[in-house]
Amino acid sequence: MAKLTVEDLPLEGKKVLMRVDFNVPIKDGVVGDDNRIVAALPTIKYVIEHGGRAILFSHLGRIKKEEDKPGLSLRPVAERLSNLLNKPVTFVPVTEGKQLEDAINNMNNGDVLLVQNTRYEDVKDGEYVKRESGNDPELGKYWASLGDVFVNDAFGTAHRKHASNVGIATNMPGKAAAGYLMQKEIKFLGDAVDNPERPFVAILGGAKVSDKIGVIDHLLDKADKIIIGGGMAYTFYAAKGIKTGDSLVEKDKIDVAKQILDKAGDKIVLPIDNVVADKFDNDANTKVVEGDIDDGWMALDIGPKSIKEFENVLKDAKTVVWNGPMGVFEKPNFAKGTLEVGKFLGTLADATTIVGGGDSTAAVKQLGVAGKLTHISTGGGASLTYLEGKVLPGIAAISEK
Ligand SMILES: Nc1ncnc2c1ncn2[C@@H]1O[C@H](COP(=O)(O)OP(=O)(O)O)[C@@H](O)[C@H]1O
Ligand SMILES: O=C(OP(=O)(O)O)[C@H](O)COP(=O)(O)O
Ligand SMILES: [Mg+2]
Repeated sequence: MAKLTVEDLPLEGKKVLMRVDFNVPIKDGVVGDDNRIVAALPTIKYVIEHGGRAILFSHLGRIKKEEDKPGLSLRPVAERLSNLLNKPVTFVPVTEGKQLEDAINNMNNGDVLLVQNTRYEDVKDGEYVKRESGNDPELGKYWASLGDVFVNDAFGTAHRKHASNVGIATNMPGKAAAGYLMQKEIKFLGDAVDNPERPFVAILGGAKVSDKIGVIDHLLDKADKIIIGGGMAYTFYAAKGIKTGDSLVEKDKIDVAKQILDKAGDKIVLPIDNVVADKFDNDANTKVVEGDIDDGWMALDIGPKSIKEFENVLKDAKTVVWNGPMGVFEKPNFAKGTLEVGKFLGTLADATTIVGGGDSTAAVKQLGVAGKLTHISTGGGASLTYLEGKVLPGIAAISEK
């Protein structure tokens, strides 16, 4: 990268603004998988060991209304970070104003401070104003004014053009650098996918259908096969006229799915059967059905025939990139599809196997299959966007050397 890196910046005594991706699963106020926090430690430690005052920014989840805020506070993340660093982390429960400014002014060299979820700025006085997600120029400018230099280590957010990554960077010309995680991810993904060994198979799942469906169109030119499972599959079912019952379907993306299927020929592989449930609950009644899903039932995992079919497509692959779980793996009764696909990838000894995404990574770790994979990337949408050959705005905004 011909970009400035954290090692190029003056750090001693400086207020070092850092964008990290701490968008981690939180359950009952406790951090679940902490892979993304652990992945940011090398850069945070480098900054504080060199006398910097680390002021961390991250988003958590998506905030569209006032009521979303309490459950998406970063406080539990500050606690976990403090344990991992083995030192206190000051948590500031607001994203702007005197309380934040005073806390920053009270820092000593080597201190660490975490600012509240940047997406709190998306809702003001009950209005969905998207100040963070819409990259409000005033917000980026304000946050930039709080520090001396900026380090962006949030690879998982690099496909977003938000105030806390692009906004801060553009307001700190010549002083915005990449952290170690950012550099590592780009190097690894570049090596693996710029000239992938073939067959190259992509696996897409998860729940961010409208976000990620567009990527599939571009991947058709790159990949030899594209396996689609998880919540992503049922919009394609709808496009094929297969009944979807109460499964996750993004109605305004059915036409996009149709166009993709028309273009794809036999490149796209969809689930043959699914585990359907009568409610979104681990204790729901379930059954395995092929094809049509009746009203009152929702597909929450792929079925055994789909698993076999996917394995059949994967067995000769030399490069596999996987983003998005095959089912609602957080609920044990719907984790099998994700587990089996992960286990099978682990058996592909001469293939490069890459899993990306906050949730996919949590899934393979939780299910104990991460160790056999070549690379675990902290970015799902980010690695897919990179794979498309697109410039990631978060990286583009970092200063040139
Ligand atoms: N069939 C399904 N129906 C609803 N949600 C699903 C389904 N399959 C997977 N999911 C959900 O998708 C989420 C992860 O999606 P996403 O954020 O796109 O993946 P990643 O974080 O790996 O990039 C998980 O919370 C999982 O429960
Ligand atoms: O979790 C993330 O992406 P991922 O689910 O694709 O891995 C990133 O933190 C980006 O979050 P966003 O998709 O709400 O902007
Ligand atoms: Mg996710």
